[in-house]
Amino acid sequence: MLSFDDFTLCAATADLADEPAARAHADAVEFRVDLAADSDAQLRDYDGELPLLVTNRHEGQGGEATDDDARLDALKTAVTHDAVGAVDLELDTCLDGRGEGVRTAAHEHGASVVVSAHDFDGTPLRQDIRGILGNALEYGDVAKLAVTAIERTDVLDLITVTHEYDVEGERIATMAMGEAGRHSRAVLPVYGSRIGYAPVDPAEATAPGQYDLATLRQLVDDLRGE
Ligand SMILES: O=C1C[C@@](O)(C(=O)O)C[C@@H](O)[C@@H]1O
Repeated sequence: MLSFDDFTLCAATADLADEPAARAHADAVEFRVDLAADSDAQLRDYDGELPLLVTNRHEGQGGEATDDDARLDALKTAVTHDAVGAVDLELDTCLDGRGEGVRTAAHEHGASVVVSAHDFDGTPLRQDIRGILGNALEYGDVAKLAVTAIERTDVLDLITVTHEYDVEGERIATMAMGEAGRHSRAVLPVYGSRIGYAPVDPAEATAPGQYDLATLRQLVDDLRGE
């Protein structure tokens, strides 16, 4: 199981053959099933060392999965694999009840549930950031919010709310996408964000503004004094 008790750096990829290259810097691999070719076979054949966080993102939240039943079935199957330590489920999928089967399957198989929300247009007001993360905590072991920073200062409210939840003992993962939010990926873990995402190959970024894996590891470790 991935507990996310401490900061966990995920190498985000659609190709599990990347895992050996990720080992030097990552704590886990985020397997983007929605971007992957033949994800079932990749999972079945996976014999890497790093635990997997499995994501099958639908189009409304920035992914490429189109058939919602098939998407959720793939997640239910994925959590039966021993290497899968966590599954990502969108907050909207939880709110409309469709994610219930995946949550149950995850917990039956000892996998954590990361409940995520993405805002690709901007950064919500501080009380709304708190509200979204609070809703996600109702369903998940970890609540994750990725916003879009238009100005560098958009990150300030995200830092404050992340810090507040961390002090309250909640597991929260936050990041600001986009160039103006890039520094947030290094800074938010200092204030308690539990998950970071970075591609092994910078050309294969899974979100705008990501650092490459080695750079994010270095920055986070330096800033956290590790
Ligand atoms: O939800 C997230 C966060 C993310 O969008 C990011 O901004 O790093 C990257 C995605 O791969 C992951 O599923």
